[in-house]
Amino acid sequence: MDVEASLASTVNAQEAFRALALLQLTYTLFPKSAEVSDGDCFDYVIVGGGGAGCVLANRLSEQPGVTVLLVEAGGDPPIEAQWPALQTYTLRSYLDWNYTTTPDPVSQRCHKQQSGNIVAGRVLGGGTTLSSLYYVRGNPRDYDTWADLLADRSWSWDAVYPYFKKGEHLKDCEVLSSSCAKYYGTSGYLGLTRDPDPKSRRYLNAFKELNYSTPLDINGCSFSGFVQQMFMIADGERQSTAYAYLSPIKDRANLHVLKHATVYEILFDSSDRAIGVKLTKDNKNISVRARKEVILSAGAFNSPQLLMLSGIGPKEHLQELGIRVRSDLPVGFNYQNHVSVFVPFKMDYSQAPLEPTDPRRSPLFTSLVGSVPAIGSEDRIEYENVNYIVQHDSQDLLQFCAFYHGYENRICQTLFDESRGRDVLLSCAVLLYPESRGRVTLRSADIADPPLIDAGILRDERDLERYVGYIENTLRLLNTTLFRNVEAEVVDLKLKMCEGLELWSKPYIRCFVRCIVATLHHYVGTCAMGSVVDSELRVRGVSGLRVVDASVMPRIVGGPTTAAVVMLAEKAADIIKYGRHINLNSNQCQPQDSSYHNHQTKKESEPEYFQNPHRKTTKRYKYPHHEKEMEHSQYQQTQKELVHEVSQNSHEKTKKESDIQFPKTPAIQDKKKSDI
Ligand SMILES: Cc1cc2nc3c(=O)[nH]c(=O)nc-3n(C[C@H](O)[C@H](O)[C@H](O)COP(=O)(O)OP(=O)(O)OC[C@H]3O[C@@H](n4cnc5c(N)ncnc54)[C@H](O)[C@@H]3O)c2cc1C
Repeated sequence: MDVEASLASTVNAQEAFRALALLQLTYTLFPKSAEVSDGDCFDYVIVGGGGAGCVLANRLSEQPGVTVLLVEAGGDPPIEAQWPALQTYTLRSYLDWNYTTTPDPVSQRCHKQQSGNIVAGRVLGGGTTLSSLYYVRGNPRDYDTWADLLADRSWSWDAVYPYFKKGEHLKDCEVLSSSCAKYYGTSGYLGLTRDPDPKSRRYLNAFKELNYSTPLDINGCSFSGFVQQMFMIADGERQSTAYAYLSPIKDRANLHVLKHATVYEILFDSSDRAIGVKLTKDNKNISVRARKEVILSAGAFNSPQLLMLSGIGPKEHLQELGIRVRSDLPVGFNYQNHVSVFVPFKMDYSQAPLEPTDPRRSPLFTSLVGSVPAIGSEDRIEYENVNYIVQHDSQDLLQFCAFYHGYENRICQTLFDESRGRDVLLSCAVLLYPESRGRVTLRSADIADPPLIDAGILRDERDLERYVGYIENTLRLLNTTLFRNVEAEVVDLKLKMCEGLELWSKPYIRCFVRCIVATLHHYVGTCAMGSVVDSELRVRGVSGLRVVDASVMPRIVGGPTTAAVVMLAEKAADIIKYGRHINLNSNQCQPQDSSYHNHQTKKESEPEYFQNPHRKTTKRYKYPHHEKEMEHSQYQQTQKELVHEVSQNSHEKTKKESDIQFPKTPAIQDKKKSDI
């Protein structure tokens, strides 16, 4: 198999799935599309039925008599989106906004395109319909950091933890019958299971040999170590938020879901109160009105785009495009994402026939994941290590390399050819807390023009230096019994840009990282709490408008982002319903404004998600340097000034902060001697 043939077969399969979608095989799973006319009025208008929007639509429409309109640019998730192992066929298809970054000479050197691919779901469920389905809440410190940045304890781990539980429906038998069960919710909407594969067990042992813990789970009873992954999969179905939160209520009369409709502007009255939106449906422009609130849940690219198109954003940028400024806010700044670098190990020799996998049980690759702690700390996570086990000579390897990540064909062909007859372990180091920041801006004042996305990958030198440690640490696997027994080797990708550098010396690793770094799809931060929205998610400087999606995260969390987005939306629904933050832990749910919620449902009685086994022990963590990161003045700078500042400071910062240490084994120490 060569790369071109693999790419062609992927695209052909996508076309076949597109034809199959005409049969609307999943039609009965989701709400019917609403009939909406110009001037129609609803209590809440939610823009975007993605990760957050579907959760909100469900929770807000739980209130009898409250009408909710959910407007989604895409349609129902088709079969290939429902079956977890078919994820590849959804990417860069009609289900994707197909955005790209601005040309990126730093991180696109070994990719086919100069601009990075940005996958973002244009379908009910948004990113959760295209995602790889790993369920990780992140680390308690992540939320305590939010609380510190916002000076608001209602976003601390202790306060958000019950909302994670509220969303969850753990269905994994082994975890349910263990002491970890109490850390999960069991009556929420989002079904969670694992698919433990015996193949991954021996890899866990290899990590154990390197002194990492291998707990049953890292979402509660432990937050670090290597585990067989928890997935948002249950009963053979992808648990996108569309499937999990909308299917069970698809006939609810007060919820109206308008599909294939794109919002292009927020409507305001003369006192800057959001009163509705303008949207395009079937080539017709109509306006719909919101009696109570407009809520943007259009994701980390389109929520800032819509705000800016409606006059809310950085003054200079809006004025350049002739947009009247309603509120001068740092919209689009603070863009963050996780990036990943894979190290390919060739493992067992094998000629066994390829084993087919059940496409409904788990994602394509068997995987195990580790939250790797910083040295000397059990709970401060340094990076994530996702390991994919790929069968020998499988086309999946080419798909991962050439289609999913878009590396040059030459690199992918080398990976395939050099590992012929061997199973492969792709060990991906994920930078969880990048220092680099990007920015989302408008290309023009026309909604039809995709936003400009400057991803900023590795812009801050500290990120590159951290990666050197992560890769050195990954190479330690070669010293384990398993890797020795199977004569494991790292596949030499024969990278042209690294020619002449000694393999796995520090200069080589730096070069390797610059070449192989790839974007993940955990986009956050562009309408951050504390700068664009307040801690109740209201857009500053106007009224009647909130943002509820990944864009409001002030700082990215230490894991893939769906769990945090669902938590955010669950919590936002309560803030909106009750008029303010409520403390689930103490079960005080008094509505602030009773006229606003006359028909409020009765006070809930001690639901299971109130119980917080962490409460007595949770510490308040401090990350002093992040306060600086969030200073409003930073957001006021132009992008140019920001880049200038970073490049001026980076050298000095690198010296100060690159002292992350990892335990070293003799093999790696030997390599160190040869460093330049
Ligand atoms: C390929 C991929 C893999 C991922 N893997 C994982 C994973 O393994 N685990 C994990 O936890 N997370 C994963 N994620 C991340 C996760 O999916 C996102 O964090 C989550 O979906 C973000 O939710 P959101 O509501 O902020 O935005 P989105 O889910 O992107 O939702 C935004 C919605 O708004 C709609 N919309 C946008 N603009 C308009 C408009 N103008 N009018 C009407 N509708 C509009 C979009 O079509 C979309 O449906 C992955 C994401 C991708 C893309």
